[in-house]
Amino acid sequence: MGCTTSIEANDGEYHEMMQNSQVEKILKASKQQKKNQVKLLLLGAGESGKSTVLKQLRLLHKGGFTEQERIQYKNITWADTIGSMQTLIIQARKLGIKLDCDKPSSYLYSDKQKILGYKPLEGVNTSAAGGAAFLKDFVLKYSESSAHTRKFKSTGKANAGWNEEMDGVDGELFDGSSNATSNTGESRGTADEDLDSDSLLKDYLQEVNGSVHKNKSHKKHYTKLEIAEAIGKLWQGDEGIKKCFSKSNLFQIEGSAPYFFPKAGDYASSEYTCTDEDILKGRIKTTGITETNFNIDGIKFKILDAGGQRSERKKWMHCFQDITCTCFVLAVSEYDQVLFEDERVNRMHEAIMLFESLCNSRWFANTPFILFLNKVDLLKDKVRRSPLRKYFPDYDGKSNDVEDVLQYFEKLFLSLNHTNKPIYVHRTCATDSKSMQFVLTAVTDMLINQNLKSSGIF
Ligand SMILES: Nc1nc2c(ncn2[C@@H]2O[C@H](COP(=O)(O)OP(=O)(O)OP(=O)(O)O)[C@@H](O)[C@H]2O)c(=O)[nH]1
Ligand SMILES: [Mg+2]
Repeated sequence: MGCTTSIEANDGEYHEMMQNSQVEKILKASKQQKKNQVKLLLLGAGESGKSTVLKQLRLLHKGGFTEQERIQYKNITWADTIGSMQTLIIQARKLGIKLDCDKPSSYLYSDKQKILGYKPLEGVNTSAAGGAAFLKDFVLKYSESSAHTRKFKSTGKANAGWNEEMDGVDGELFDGSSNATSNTGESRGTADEDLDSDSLLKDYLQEVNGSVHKNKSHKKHYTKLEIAEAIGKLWQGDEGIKKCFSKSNLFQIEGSAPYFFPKAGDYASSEYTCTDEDILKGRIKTTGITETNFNIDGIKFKILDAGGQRSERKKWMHCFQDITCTCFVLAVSEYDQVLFEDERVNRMHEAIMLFESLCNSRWFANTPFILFLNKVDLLKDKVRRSPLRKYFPDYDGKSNDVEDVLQYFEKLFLSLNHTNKPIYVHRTCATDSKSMQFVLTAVTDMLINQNLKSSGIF
């Protein structure tokens, strides 16, 4: 008995020793692995361009997009093209902008009728577009009830949307499988979780039908190509539509709509395959956090792309551990726009709150930051028609000078850093592959050097 006990005790110790040495080995291996790994976190408010930056990295280092993605974007962009043109027609009425196509004598009148009478979802392969997630996003974007709810629920206050005390949410946000792009997060949190997609969808279709003139002609069924042609004509021929777009800071619309409209015929054609540019300009809101793995110059890069809308930010803390570098993407052109999820809050005010809270958070006390002043192309256009001083009264640069405006925002954001960590600033147009190639190569080179230094190789 004693003997048995003694043998058992020795056995136990032996197993414990073996286990300890195995644990040590695993820890050592994981430490080594971490040394050879760069973990880059993309953060920023909704629509700032984080996923577009990731798309550029995929084009550079992962061979681009799959056939399935090209089909998905074609379906989504077709729906967005129609949704955006219907939005412009409806918003023009609200803003009192005269449209040529509203005059029954106009050659564009019947085109407008066709567009308003068309149900965007009819011509979409919804499962290829993303199924339930696509439908939910679509009604959130285009139904009036959703817009009312978002306005009604407005806090009127800029908000970082996450905080140090937050415990995060339950469940896994992404499966960590290597070399996979995964996105299993569910959107939850603010106004959108209170909206029932089915009833919104019904409301939305009623709204669209309700806007149609009581003329029986709208009952006629039009082909996708006929609708595409009507969209092209309205965009090209109706000055009121363009004028309405120039005031699109007052409502929500896809920023890439001017790119989509002349290409509507492509998205309508069964033969067309989406180009890389179509995908870069297209938009699918990120829910949860996606993880994409790259191998760049022998170093493993793990890029985490987080959904930036308020409801998504509650999940951010799940991935704040062991970050090599945080890249904050700021849509610098959006200083005169309000948030999608809270229509009384200025997008730039929100980004300022967000950046300040992240930059000075204990999570990132020693984590270098990269700041992308993104959407510079749109800013160039914006400063000419929308004076920055109206939104930022302390701006004392020249009223339509892009360089002055960029310097102002750069200085403002750098002043929010109350730590000693460096912040590297780049001016970007995330949809432009050529310029992004330079920026992203500079960023990955810097991160590789930093990784080598911290692992003691240099
Ligand atoms: N013109 C222009 N459009 C841009 C630029 N960067 C991004 N976009 C467009 O802006 C839209 C939103 O970009 P996303 O990359 O989806 O934004 P995001 O930050 O990932 O948004 P969330 O997933 O909601 O957090 C897309 O239609 C992009 O094509 C830019 O520099 N210039
Ligand atoms: Mg995204």
